[in-house]
Amino acid sequence: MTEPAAADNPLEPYDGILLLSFGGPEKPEDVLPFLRTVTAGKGIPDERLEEVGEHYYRFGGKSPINDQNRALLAALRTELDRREIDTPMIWGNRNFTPFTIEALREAHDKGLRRLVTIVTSAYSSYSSCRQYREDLAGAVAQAQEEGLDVAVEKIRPYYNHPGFSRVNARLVTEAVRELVRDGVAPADLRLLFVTHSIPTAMDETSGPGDSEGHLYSRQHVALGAAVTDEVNATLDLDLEGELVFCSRSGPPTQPWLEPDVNDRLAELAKEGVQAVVVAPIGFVSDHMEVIYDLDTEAAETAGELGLRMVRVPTVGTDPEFVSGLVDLLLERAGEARGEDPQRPAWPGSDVRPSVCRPGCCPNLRVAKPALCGMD
Ligand SMILES: CC1=C(CCC(=O)O)c2cc3nc(cc4[nH]c(cc5[nH]c(cc1n2)c(C)c5CCC(=O)O)c(CCC(=O)O)c4C)C(CCC(=O)O)=C3C
Ligand SMILES: [Fe+2]
Repeated sequence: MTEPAAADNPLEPYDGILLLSFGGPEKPEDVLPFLRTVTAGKGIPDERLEEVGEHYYRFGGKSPINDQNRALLAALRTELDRREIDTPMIWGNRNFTPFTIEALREAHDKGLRRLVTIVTSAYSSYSSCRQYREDLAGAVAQAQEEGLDVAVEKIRPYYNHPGFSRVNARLVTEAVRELVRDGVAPADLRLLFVTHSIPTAMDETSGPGDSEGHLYSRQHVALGAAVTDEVNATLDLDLEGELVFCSRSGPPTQPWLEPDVNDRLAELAKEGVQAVVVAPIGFVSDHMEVIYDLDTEAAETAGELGLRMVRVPTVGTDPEFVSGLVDLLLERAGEARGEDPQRPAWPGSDVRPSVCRPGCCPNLRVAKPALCGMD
């Protein structure tokens, strides 16, 4: 009798999947320690920290982000099972427990030695990509000191992967269709794509040594334009879309990306716009920046201006998004095996490498080691 063939692993050479996220507080006592971790050494004024603390206290001191990641893990498990991929998953955060180092200990405990990472951020920049890579470098070094050998790689920035871009296009289309069905004249309607503001210096240097920078804003503009085209083609409209920003912090003297969503709402109201569809394409779940900065603050601004505002959901656990993430894991595994897998992307958009180029999205404060790159 022959032995049954060892179950083959479509994610070979990876034996584990790491979901890496931002993290957020679970209860009021967590809020200040969380904020201190996020802002350590970054010169965020105290008034801004107190203000942001209030956003969390308004929601009972609990961010929705951790539960959203638990839901994403469950949805990914379902999709992996459907494809008969039994690779274990672990979860770690940059700013709250389970921290990345705790995730690596758990992985090692489970016998996992080479992980492929999904970061819950789709774009290139220091904040949305390299800072996670630095966090991984720190955690892997710490694990090594503890005698735990775990290697970590990651999937490419996926802002233009169909699993992300098509779901965003569908969600915006649905929101517009509903408003128009409700009697809003398309000529009075604007699309606002929203993302997290970052310092302009961080935007200028986002991108690898191989591009002219501004990759963070250019990727958002490109996705916003692609979504606008798709909405217009599907509904036979001629809507205009533009990129705006939320969640600015830092000292007022430091320039950050503008316009702020609230300022732009005021200008649009003045121009006679009646309704806005606000699509947070910069985020993958409805976490605090969405439920406070958009659903609370921007919604209040719109109300005062007499503007009708509809907020589009983020991709969350949409099955097409989740399936796209599994496709990205398989693509990365193919690359790791030295194959040349397909790298699907929104037509005409720039596919980023999954191994970042030297000097990509640099840390402008201190030079720190980062994993998943050539430097
Ligand atoms: C690009 C970007 C993303 C998107 C990519 C990604 O998802 O990673 C993002 C996500 C998030 N940002 C979050 C929270 C915070 N961000 C802060 C501060 C900052 N964010 C920045 C950028 C980004 N942030 C920057 C340049 C700063 C200045 C300080 C610094 O250089 O680091 C601060 C400090 C207080 C304040 O100033 O607001 C907080 C509390 C949460 C958790 C939400 C929840 O709890 O539900 C999430 C998902
Ligand atoms: Fe942030």
